[in-house]
Amino acid sequence: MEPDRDAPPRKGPGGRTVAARPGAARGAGTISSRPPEQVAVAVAPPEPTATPTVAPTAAPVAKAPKRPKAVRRPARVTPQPVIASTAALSVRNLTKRFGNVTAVDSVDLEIQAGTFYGFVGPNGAGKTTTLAMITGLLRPDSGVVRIHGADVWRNPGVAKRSLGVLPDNLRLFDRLTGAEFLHHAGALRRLDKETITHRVDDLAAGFGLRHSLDRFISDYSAGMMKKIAIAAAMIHSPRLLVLDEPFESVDPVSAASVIAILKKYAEAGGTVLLSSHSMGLIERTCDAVAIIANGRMLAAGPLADVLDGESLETRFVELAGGAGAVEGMEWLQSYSD
Ligand SMILES: Nc1ncnc2c1ncn2[C@@H]1O[C@H](COP(=O)(O)OP(=O)(O)OP(=O)(O)O)[C@@H](O)[C@H]1O
Repeated sequence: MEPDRDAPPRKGPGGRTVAARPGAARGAGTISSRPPEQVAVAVAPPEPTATPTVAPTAAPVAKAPKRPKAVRRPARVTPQPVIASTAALSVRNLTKRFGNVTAVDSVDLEIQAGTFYGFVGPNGAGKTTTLAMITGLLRPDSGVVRIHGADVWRNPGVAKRSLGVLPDNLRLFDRLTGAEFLHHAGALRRLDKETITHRVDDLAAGFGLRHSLDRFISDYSAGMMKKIAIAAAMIHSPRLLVLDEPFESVDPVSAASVIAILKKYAEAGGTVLLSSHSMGLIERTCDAVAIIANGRMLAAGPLADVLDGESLETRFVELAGGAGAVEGMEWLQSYSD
């Protein structure tokens, strides 16, 4: 695919990532107001300095006596650590507006490889919009997304090679059987037939779909569709998996086996970013979490730092706001018949 040159990155004002809990003192570097810059800075060797051009003076100058040669001490060099870039995902200043609704507002996010990252927020917070922009499905108004260093919107071919996606409301080819669907997903990723067959077998076993592989996807339950879609997203063994609500409609036993697969994948260096409304699941499963509301990132970082001793649900409510008011609904206490 041709690089997209229509989406010039715009650097906006400094991002803010955390709304600090009122009165809560935080340790340094727990949740930064801006994710640390961890992209490797290639320290180029200094250019050889050109001999300075000396402007000719009007009158000849008497030659100064030669000074004794100073003993050259080695220049004092501040060691520059070469930081290897391990950022699986780097999001800077991502913004998307729909008319006068700012769905995503200057979002920054940095995720290191091997992290199991949860993304939570109330309905309409901007999770799906953010994930769609991260995965190249929705063009941002501004901002930069890099997957293992490759710009998703300028270099989509490279960026998407290392990406597996479960988008929101994915429509599957439901006139295919489960096996055909997975084979198709593998073929799209240019895997050879033998590799695909082997992986389909493994994925079907892992996701509990072995006995459903020969059935049409149109006959699958919602949870089974979710599982086969996650399996398809993983078939090419991507470096980064972005899953929008992967556990919606998935029963707890199946969810546990999917989580076990994802954990193993993350332990081996893969990176998972998933959105969910299940605070318990995120708290039990993820190493790090981001909380978004009204398009703004309210907190992002290692789970323990974001939680600050509270449960995720409590932190979520503190940061994103409490439940809606129930006053004025007295009519619900009488019945229409
Ligand atoms: N295509 C669209 N056109 C207009 N507005 C949109 C569109 N997509 C999203 N929005 C708006 O952007 C905001 C963020 O929506 P988004 O779907 O990203 O939220 P979400 O956090 O994923 O919500 P949920 O948890 O309910 O799925 C909402 O106000 C929504 O109405």
